[in-house]
Amino acid sequence: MSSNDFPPLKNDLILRACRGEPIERVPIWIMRQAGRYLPEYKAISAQHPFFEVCRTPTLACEVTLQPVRRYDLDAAIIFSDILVIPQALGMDVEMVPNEGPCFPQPLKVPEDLNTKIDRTRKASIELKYVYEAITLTRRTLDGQCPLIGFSGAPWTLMSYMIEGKASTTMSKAKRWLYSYENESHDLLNLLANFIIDHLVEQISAGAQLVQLFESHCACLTPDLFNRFSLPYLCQIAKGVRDELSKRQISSVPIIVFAKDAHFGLQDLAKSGLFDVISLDWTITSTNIDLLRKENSTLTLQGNLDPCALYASKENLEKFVRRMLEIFGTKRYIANLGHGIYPDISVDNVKWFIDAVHLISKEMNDNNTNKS
Ligand SMILES: Cc1c2[nH]c(c1CCC(=O)O)Cc1[nH]c(c(CCC(=O)O)c1C)Cc1[nH]c(c(CCC(=O)O)c1C)Cc1[nH]c(c(C)c1CCC(=O)O)C2
Repeated sequence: MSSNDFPPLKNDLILRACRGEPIERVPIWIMRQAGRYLPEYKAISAQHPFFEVCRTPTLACEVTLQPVRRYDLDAAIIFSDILVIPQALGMDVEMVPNEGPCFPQPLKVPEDLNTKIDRTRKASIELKYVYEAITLTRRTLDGQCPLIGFSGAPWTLMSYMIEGKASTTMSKAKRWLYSYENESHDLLNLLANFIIDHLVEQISAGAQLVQLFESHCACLTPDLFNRFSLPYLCQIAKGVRDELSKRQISSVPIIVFAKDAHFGLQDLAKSGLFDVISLDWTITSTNIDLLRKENSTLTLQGNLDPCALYASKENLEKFVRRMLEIFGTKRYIANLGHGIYPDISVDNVKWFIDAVHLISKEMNDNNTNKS
């Protein structure tokens, strides 16, 4: 698929922000915008189990469009999950309502890599339903805004595959990093190659940007991050670009979100492989200034505390203004510092989006008048 196969884009603000081009207002989308806090999503999920929605392109398309119908968002993100990859590799994953994901048979010992994972599986075959959902959604969006594709990153997927469910310490998965180093690299490499195919197929199906979610860095030491996360994030970004150029498909911006990897942000930036780095809410304004100063062609995304959406409208506007002052309006995509929570009021989401647009436009107009 090429852009000629789809309706022309009417709002390319986010793509311009990725390229460092002038924008009239700061673009915004919200991590986990398609989902749990929306009544129209709850109505669908009351009738269809989670992975059925993921696997049915018409339902995935509908859920992806719900937030962009309701709000003035500058991007849509395809409804899917990071855990479709372990599923595609042959592992069972259940989504337990109100609890989250559960692997009934997680990886326990290195021998499980030969019995619980099928290395012959291909993303292009197993995850065809994701690519069909992307093509359908891009057509149905009718150029309203760009469509984002995504994948979980290797360490985050590996940690789920070993822990079997959410964990605060990740001690079972970290045990592999310390005691089965070679087998850990084998698994991470296998995942990285699968993820490259998954992202390339999403782009080929119509995704106009992609985001890599490395959500589980909080439990890593800087050394573990440097050995078991960073190299694979880089391998994926490079692999995606190489494969796109081999297939003569135009490249798209790659966003990386390494949550809680404050120690790794400069290295991610210096790799030169990512167009956008997404920041969580713990990153200080000093660190943001430093990232800006040392990486002039990098776009930043983030990083409002998701809980700030519980604040009054007046206070939320103050937080948004402060965030825009810290990041500036150029090379910036407004977002939360992690996914939105299920109990956020739909009105507060609207205030957030509208405040980013209004305040950034006002700041931009003032700057233009001054110069
Ligand atoms: C770690 C992770 C997962 N999934 C994802 C991550 C990385 C981002 C992050 O760190 O939050 C990514 C994800 N999951 C989902 C999307 C869809 C697109 C979007 O709106 O951003 C995306 C981008 C749908 C979903 N994935 C899930 C839901 C909720 C299912 C429901 O309650 O109906 C949605 C809408 C379920 C899910 N899926 C996962 C968990 C831990 C859970 C349960 C907790 C939760 O509700 O978030 C794994």
